[in-house]
Amino acid sequence: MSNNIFVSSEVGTLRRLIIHSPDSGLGKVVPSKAQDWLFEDIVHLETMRRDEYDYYVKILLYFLDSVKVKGKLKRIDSDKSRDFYKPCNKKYFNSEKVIEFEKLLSDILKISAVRTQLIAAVCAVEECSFQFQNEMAQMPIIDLAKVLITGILPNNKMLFPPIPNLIFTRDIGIMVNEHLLLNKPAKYARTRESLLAKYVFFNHPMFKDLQGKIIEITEDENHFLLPEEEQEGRLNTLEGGDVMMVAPNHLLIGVSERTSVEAARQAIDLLFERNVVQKVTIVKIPQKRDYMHIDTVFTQIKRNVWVLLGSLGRIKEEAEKQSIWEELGQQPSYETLTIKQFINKDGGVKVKDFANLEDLLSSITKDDLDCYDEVKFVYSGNNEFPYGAREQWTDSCNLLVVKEGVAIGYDRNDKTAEAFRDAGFQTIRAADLLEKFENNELPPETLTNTIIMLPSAELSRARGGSHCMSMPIFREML
Ligand SMILES: NC(=[NH2+])NCCC[C@H](N)C(=O)O
Repeated sequence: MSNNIFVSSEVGTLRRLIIHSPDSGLGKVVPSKAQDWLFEDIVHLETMRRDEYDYYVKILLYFLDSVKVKGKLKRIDSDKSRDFYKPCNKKYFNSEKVIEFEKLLSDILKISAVRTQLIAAVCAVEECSFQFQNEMAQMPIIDLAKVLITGILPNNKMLFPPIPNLIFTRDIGIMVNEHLLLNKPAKYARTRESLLAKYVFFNHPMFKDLQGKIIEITEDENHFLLPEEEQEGRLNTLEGGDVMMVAPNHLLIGVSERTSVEAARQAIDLLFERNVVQKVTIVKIPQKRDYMHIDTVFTQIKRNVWVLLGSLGRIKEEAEKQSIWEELGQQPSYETLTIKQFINKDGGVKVKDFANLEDLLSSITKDDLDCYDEVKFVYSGNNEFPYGAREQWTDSCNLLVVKEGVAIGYDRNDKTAEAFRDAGFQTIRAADLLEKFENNELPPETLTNTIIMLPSAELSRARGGSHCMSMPIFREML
């Protein structure tokens, strides 16, 4: 295990992660561009920051780096300028555990050769004039980092579009044990994010031990010879939300709206070649905006507890009921998944099929995590029509585990919260939990079986939950 950069599960105690707080580019989304920029709506930036995301940061700091916040929340909250949350500010929390992407970017921009290369690369992608490229080279580092992220100059001129989805740091790459699998985004709106991320991971001293262990997805050489109309839609793309490190030996890869079969294949070959994991399971979900990545339809909460969308799961009884209607020519309202597991063993690769998601998740619990407690499934919207679909759309299945059984979710998914309570979890609002922490009523280490409810009216409009808003780089081994 190198330099505290290692992830071998979804539920081991979280020790370090990369986040990105909503930047001013998010406040520049206009209705006509919202869909192109992968939002369904425009957001109110101040509310999103102050009343929602800042709570996420406080909770993360309490669990991962409590000295930064413990006993200080009254003072932090009373500062209207939010200096504590601004990476360039003297009062910035500057944690080595809850790490801001903008901070990492400004660190590497201090290296002059990297700065020159990165400015040129961004200007090429964004088709900037040579004059702007030269102007950017003269900017103070802090301003430059902001411009590269927001696309907006200090005088408010927009040089290129913002990258509002950078708050979803999950999608830039995934730690697979000691390796990092970088993404290759399917959507143009996310191209600059992965370019910036690549520079950060290859150049920041924090990741020096990762060198030689970064895996990149590339196009197959035959691709370049295809006529343009055939090239489109056949790109090798892979986004972090489709990759889940569920056990030291086992990686899940979703094939989805964003991740292609070809990219998944390439990832399997590279991972097996380097012996990074011994099992990769491909979970093919319907190519739909609602589902975009596998982590929008299921995540893990404990070794033996999973939250998922029922209409993609087994729902046997439901299926049986519906078969009567199908016989009468009706379309079923559940969708099928294809699940194929590739096992690299004894010099060959064996393939195994799973009939449904629950069977796969149960097998992970038992066969990979050696847990023989009853496997529990918490269904989005408590599987009540039509709340399953409604709450999945607002990220009921997309939770971030801070320690086994303790996860951060959105407060608006009431029926899913009910399902969690039925499964033996307590649910608590982020603000109430922070108050208990501050009053020493409850040390974070003692918390078990709890879903922390983050305010989410604005955040959920960006179409991602706390799982998407996190890139874990260090979790304790289970
Ligand atoms: N891992 C995830 N599910 N990320 C969600 C990303 C949401 C973002 N608006 C997009 O469409 O790209």
